[in-house]
Amino acid sequence: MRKIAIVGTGYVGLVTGVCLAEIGHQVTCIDNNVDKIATLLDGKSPIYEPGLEKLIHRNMAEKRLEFTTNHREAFFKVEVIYLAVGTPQNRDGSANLDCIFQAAREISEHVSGEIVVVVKSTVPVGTNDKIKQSIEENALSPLKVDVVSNPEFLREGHAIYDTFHGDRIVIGSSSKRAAAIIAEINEPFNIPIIHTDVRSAEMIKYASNAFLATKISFINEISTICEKVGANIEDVAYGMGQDSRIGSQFLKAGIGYGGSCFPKDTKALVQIAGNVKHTFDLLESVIRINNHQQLKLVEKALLRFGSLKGMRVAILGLAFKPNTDDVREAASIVLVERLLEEGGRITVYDPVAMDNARKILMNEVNYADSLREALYQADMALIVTEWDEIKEFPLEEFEKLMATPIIFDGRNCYRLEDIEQYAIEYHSIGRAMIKATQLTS
Ligand SMILES: NC(=O)C1=CN([C@@H]2O[C@H](COP(=O)(O)OP(=O)(O)OC[C@H]3O[C@@H](n4cnc5c(N)ncnc54)[C@H](O)[C@@H]3O)[C@@H](O)[C@H]2O)C=CC1
Ligand SMILES: O=C(O)[C@H]1O[C@H](OP(=O)(O)OP(=O)(O)OC[C@H]2O[C@@H](n3ccc(=O)[nH]c3=O)[C@H](O)[C@@H]2O)[C@H](O)[C@@H](O)[C@@H]1O
Repeated sequence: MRKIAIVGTGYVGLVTGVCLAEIGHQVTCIDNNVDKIATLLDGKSPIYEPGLEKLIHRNMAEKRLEFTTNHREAFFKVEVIYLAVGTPQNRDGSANLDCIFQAAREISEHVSGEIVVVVKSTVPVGTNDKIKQSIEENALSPLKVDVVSNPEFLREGHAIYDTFHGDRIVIGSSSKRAAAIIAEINEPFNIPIIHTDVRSAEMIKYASNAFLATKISFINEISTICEKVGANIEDVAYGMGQDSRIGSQFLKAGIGYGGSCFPKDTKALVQIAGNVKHTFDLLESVIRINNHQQLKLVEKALLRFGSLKGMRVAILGLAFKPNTDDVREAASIVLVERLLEEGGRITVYDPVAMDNARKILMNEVNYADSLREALYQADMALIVTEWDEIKEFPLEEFEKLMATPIIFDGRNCYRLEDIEQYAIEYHSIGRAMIKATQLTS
């Protein structure tokens, strides 16, 4: 058992803290957001993440998990401090490291003696070295710091599962002692550990996200060609994925990747390459393709209707993917903004992301309390997130509720043969368009 502090109680910090407590460590999570900590002290999770609240309760009750806004208190007598603060993008696409270096200053102020600092946040290559230097230079009392790069690979919505069943744990450090401590902390997860130098660990994180994003943009390009040559992207992706060298994951065509990481990490890697005078042509194309893909449904709707002025549009799903309330860089936001420019009248619905979406979309759209309410009298429905609730919604309800049952499905939620049973016009990604006249009954 180790005594650990986690700085930053967001998607990564909170999940890491809770899971480390669950495997027996003594964890204090610190965040400077007072509301978040108050919510946590109340035993509630400030984010939607399946299974998280149950683990918070259990570990708080068993006194292995604490929350505070006070850095001094959080760092008291700890052996290891994890940094899991945000690293959002600057205007030019580079990673903003303000929170990281603020956290480093707080360590300098409140810690003395010896400390291992584990960087979970995604940071450009070379940042870990700068963190070590910053903490040591600003230390108020003698301090020996070992920094370990331990990038996080969890997916939102599967965060607890991924923490316990990840494919690998990467530990990058120049200190054998520090690397051994972090390996020992993680041992109960029973996940293969990869030891590297610090810079390689930092690069593994960016390269992994960039590769996954590349797979998505690749399949989306194939889907566009499928539409033009009369092939079916679902069959094509399945056929490709059966080749174990390719693999079936991240070959789901749709309206592009969103979220707090792929968009920012791909741009940051382009910047990292640029800083060493390399133009990352491939990744720049991946980003360009994704920006275009996010607007695909509006493009299709414009092609179908000519103008969207005054049309009632139901947006189904706002989160950047199912099982999360996160709308950061979600396709829904880009789509809504573009639809508003085209004069659409928009009603949105999401099972859990409504509150977060409200903070961005404000009163520019109508908010429905249910799928039914969103679809009522709509001229078209745009499916943005493949929530189960949407996939399982009876197709006859689209027919009954909508003024004209026309669906633009950005996530290929339905099989074409199922749609063909209804008087629905159906446009999806990389597959034939189904006209309502193709009705079989
Ligand atoms: N969200 C995800 O699924 C994943 C995120 N990452 C990376 O992990 C890092 C964190 O991401 P998220 O958890 O999504 O961010 P987040 O924005 O949800 O949480 C960051 C938290 O840090 C707090 N914070 C900032 N400065 C602080 C300070 N000096 N002291 C105490 N608290 C402070 C903020 O108040 C916030 O609650 C980023 O670098 C991200 O790229 C990596 C893998 C997965
Ligand atoms: O660095 C991060 O933050 C994380 O980024 C992603 O995780 P996440 O963003 O939570 O979600 P994903 O499941 O990867 O999906 C990202 C986006 O890609 C889209 N996607 C995913 C897979 C696919 O086949 N097609 C596709 O369009 C999703 O709809 C979503 O918008 C990675 O999968 C994690 O390994 C990584 O830790």
